[in-house]
Parts: sequence; structure tokens; C-alpha cells
Amino acid sequence: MRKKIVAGNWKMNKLADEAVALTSELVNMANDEVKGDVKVILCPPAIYLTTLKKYIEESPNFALAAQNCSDKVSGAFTGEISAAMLQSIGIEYVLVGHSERRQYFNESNELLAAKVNIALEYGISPIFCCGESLDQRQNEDYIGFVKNQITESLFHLSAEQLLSVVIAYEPIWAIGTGLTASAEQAQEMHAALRAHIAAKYGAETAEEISILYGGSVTAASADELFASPDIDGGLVGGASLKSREFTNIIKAR
Ligand SMILES: O=C(CO)COP(=O)(O)O
Repeated sequence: MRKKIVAGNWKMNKLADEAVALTSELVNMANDEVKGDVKVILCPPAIYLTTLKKYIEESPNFALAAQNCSDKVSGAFTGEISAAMLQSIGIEYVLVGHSERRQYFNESNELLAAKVNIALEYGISPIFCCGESLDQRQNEDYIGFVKNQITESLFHLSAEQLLSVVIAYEPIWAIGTGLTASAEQAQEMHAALRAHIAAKYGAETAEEISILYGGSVTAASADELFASPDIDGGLVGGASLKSREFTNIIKAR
């Protein structure tokens, strides 16, 4: 059975006291309301990871992710955070290749392959983000484009390594726009990506890997999205900043 996951990417939001308040509200609400085996992964700004770790300690279904890590082991890279550092504070996941990193920090598929490698080397599961722009969806083979992101950044891995990766399909045109992909659009891509993985690694491996959908997910759209057979959960941006809304999304999963 694939892991069901709801992840909240806070991006560059929340001050220290707000980060603590949101986390403790989420933990309390989940304790009271969330049944079942859904994994909740919070992706706060890295500066809060150590503090927030204490607030999720008693909740085994909660985990933390960094939003990024360096592709280098250590050294003179001012401002960067290494996978080894994340491991040393007990962080289990890291977002790799979010479209905002690709767009604003020029992260290429090749660089992201190196980040995936170093995260895995230090025992951290990459949440690998992929997705096409609106222009690509309208004018290009958009499924081929996203498949290629996966080929170039993940297909050098062994099957065992790949199973430590979570994939998040986030169409860029749906991020922060209020334009959610329809369940059919998302399912089409998720099924294509799973088939792409099956062609390389076999059906059994493809069946085991969790593929999340991200892009304007709200409590209102989560039910339908998560009901699709190849959508194993969500990577939520804006709606993960509100405890009530995000808890409702977790409950939809
Ligand atoms: O980028 C996202 C999550 O990583 C999605 O953001 P929104 O949910 O705000 O559209």
C-alpha cells in the first residue's frame, strides 16, 4: 500500500511565534480529528525546523521537511544548508525542485539530480516536485515534458532508492493562482507518470511510489482530487497556512 501524505509548504511565510502557534494547533486538531494512517509533513522555513521538531515529537504521523538543501556536502557556500545538517537535527524529508526554485534560482534537472543524491545519501527522503507551465500545457507535449523532468533527475536511481522518493506533481499554472487542476487533469498526469516509472522500474515499484498533487488545493477541492486512483495526497501551499483549512484537507485524505 502506498503512503498517503498531506504536506504543507509554508514557503517564505510565518514569523517564529506564528510558526509555533500553527504547528501546535495542527497537532491538537489532528489528535482530536484525524483517524487513519495519513502522514502529515510540514515544510516550514528552515530556521524554524529545530524548534518545531519539539512540537511534533509526540505525534508519530507528523514529520518535518526542509524546503531546499544544497547539492554540496559542506564548505564555503554562504547561506546554504546541507543535507548532513538536516540529518543532524533529525529532519526526514526535503523538497527538491519546487517550481519556484526552478524559476527564481535557475535550478536545472541536473542540479536537482545532485540534490536528490545527496539527500538520499544522508537518509533524507526527497519530495521531488515537477510540473509544466501554462504555455507548455497549451503548446507542447506537456506530459512528455514532466516525464523528462523525472527521467533527468530520478532515473539514475536504483529501484530501492526511488522508493525513498515522494513525487509531487505541481502544474505551475495552478500554483497560487486559485486555478486547481481538475481531478481528471491531475489523474491523467499521475497515471502517465506512474506508467513512465513502471516502464523503467517495473509495475511493482511504480505501484509503491506516492505521487502527490499540488496547486491551489483547498479543503473544497481535496476530496475529489484525493479520490482519484493515482493521487496519493497533496502538497499544499496557501491553504496549509491556516490550521482549520489544512486539517480539513488532511481529513479529506
Ligand atoms: O506550490 C505549492 C505547494 O508547494 C502550491 O501552492 P498553492 O497551494 O498556494 O497553490
